[in-house]
Amino acid sequence: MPIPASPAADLSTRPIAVPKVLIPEKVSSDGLELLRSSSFDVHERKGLSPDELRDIIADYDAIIVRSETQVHASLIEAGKKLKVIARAGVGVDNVDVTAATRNGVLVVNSPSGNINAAAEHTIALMMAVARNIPEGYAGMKAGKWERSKLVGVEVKGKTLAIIGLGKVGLTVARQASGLGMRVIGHDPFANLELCAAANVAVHSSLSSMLSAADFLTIHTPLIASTKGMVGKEEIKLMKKTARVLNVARGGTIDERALLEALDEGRLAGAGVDVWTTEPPWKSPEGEDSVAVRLASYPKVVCTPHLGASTVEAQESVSVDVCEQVVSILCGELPRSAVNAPLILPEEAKALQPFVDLVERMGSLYMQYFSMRGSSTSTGELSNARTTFDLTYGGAVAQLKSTRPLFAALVKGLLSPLSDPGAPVNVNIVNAELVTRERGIAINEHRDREADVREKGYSSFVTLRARVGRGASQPRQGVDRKKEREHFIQGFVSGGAPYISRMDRFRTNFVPLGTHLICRNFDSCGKIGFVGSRLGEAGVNIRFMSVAPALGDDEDGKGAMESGDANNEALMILGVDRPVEGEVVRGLISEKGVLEANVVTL
Ligand SMILES: NC(=O)C1=CN([C@@H]2O[C@H](COP(=O)(O)OP(=O)(O)OC[C@H]3O[C@@H](n4cnc5c(N)ncnc54)[C@H](O)[C@@H]3O)[C@@H](O)[C@H]2O)C=CC1
Ligand SMILES: O=C(O)C(=O)COP(=O)(O)O
Repeated sequence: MPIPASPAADLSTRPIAVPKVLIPEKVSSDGLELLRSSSFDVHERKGLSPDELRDIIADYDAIIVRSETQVHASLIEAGKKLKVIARAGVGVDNVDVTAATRNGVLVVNSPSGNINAAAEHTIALMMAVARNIPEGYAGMKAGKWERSKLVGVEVKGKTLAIIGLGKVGLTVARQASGLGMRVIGHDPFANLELCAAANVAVHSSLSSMLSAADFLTIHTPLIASTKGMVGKEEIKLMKKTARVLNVARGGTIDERALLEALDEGRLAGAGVDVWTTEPPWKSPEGEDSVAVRLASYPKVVCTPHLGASTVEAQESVSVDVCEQVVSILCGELPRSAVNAPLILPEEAKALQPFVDLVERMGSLYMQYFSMRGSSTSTGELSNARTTFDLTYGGAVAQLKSTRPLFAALVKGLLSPLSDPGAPVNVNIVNAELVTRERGIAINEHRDREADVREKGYSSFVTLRARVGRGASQPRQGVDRKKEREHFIQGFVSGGAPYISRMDRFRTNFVPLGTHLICRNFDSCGKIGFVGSRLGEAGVNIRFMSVAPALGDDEDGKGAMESGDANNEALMILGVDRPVEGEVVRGLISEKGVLEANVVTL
């Protein structure tokens, strides 16, 4: 989920840009209407070359593709504004999902919109292969009446072997059962209950199944483990009378092995919808390619990737992905993300105010505790010596997924950084990867039993940072006093985030906008002193919160790094503009404050 803009950004006067969506392929208008009725700028640009696409992608917030557009890493990297890549269909093998994840771009698809179309096309190819329909058709068009040459076989009573018992595979199984076929299948991850309900006898090994097949059909995605999974050796195990179907992806069946087997009479026929290169003559070998020879081979019934090409399927996938594009560009969560966890809409709604809170807590930590006094623009994070413990207390601890809160912390920690390597777009898609790459250790904890009755709010979040050598795993003999700990605690009330504690100081302020945070002796005259200095500098105070130190009996033990005197307080002032360094330095004096810092949240 792209973490929505912070309230600070919402308050800005910048005009809100209309999201732009690029559609470089034919996508049904039913979904596109949804984009237009959401006032998005929809550009249908068919026939662009890869270079042309790369040249214009920087303007777009979303791209919707089918199987023809190759969404490579270079295209994703050029898409600086890209938030979502939507695949109007199932297979995402034409999308570099790893590159999308690295860049924080969501990939969504339509997992079931074209399942029936693909299954029916498989059955159609099976029937066409079994009954020689294309040859009969071509002969008659050419004025021939060939009957004895085109005697076919029936499918009733025959065995259909299915590799890949997922959505398409099981739909084919049910349809084939209706034709009176015996169905067997292989899938290491099969749901055995669903298979039993579809009358599929599941084989634990592929080879044990192949010898029994009269028809073999593949319905797996194209991934490393399925590439070439039916090759020379597998075909050797099959009957000479068997026929093979591929409506999944070119390359799952080795095209050369298939062509040779047909040519040598080791298989009786094939129905092929999908090709290693589409169209086959676009491969580097052109007209001489194996795929072209396979497509033109007489015993092969071929179609140009038509599995999903029905009016119904195209309407369904288009609406499915366009609805998700609308949600994502409006800051909500998708329902079929390929590279992000699924979060129920009601959970997402409950989490949203805490996402905002945690992001601000992370940014406050970096600006106030980590970067102040640090010589680097990355604060102490660059030393990879900080371990963060994020504890959810009360109702928020009951929510199933806290991934958006984890992502919000990473975003908050990194957003104040100015190092060139800082990721531009941190969100639920890439937060974990970013922490791994930058060596940031974050542990999440749930305090379901937390007693919040007294507090006046139902949930709270605590961020504890341990800084210093051995912070993540204190080593024996390491002087723990050399480690520092910092605490920030916050809660949500009326949908707004509040900070309730900073180290040993109990406070209560909304972390929004520019703040001047002063640490001073808790004695008379300090407020007046700071107020008058800011007034002289023309800085208006929006609010002020004076935070006394917690007593040792008030959970304040060990929480304080900034001096151990109980007679200190934090003064947090919300100001209407940045405070000049000279003014800040002028506040620090014997009768004034001990320390003053400006943070922008
Ligand atoms: N020709 C066309 O127009 C269409 C083609 N497709 C293709 O069909 C594929 C399957 O689609 P769905 O059934 O919706 O996907 P799915 O994810 O529901 O099912 C795929 C199944 O393959 C299984 N599988 C993965 N690796 C395997 C292996 N090594 N051996 C055996 N089984 C394995 C998985 O466990 C899963 O059950 C898609 O990935 C897509 O490439 C889908 C729709 C239309
Ligand atoms: O959904 C799929 O996986 C398909 O292969 C359909 O491809 P298409 O959208 O028709 O180019």
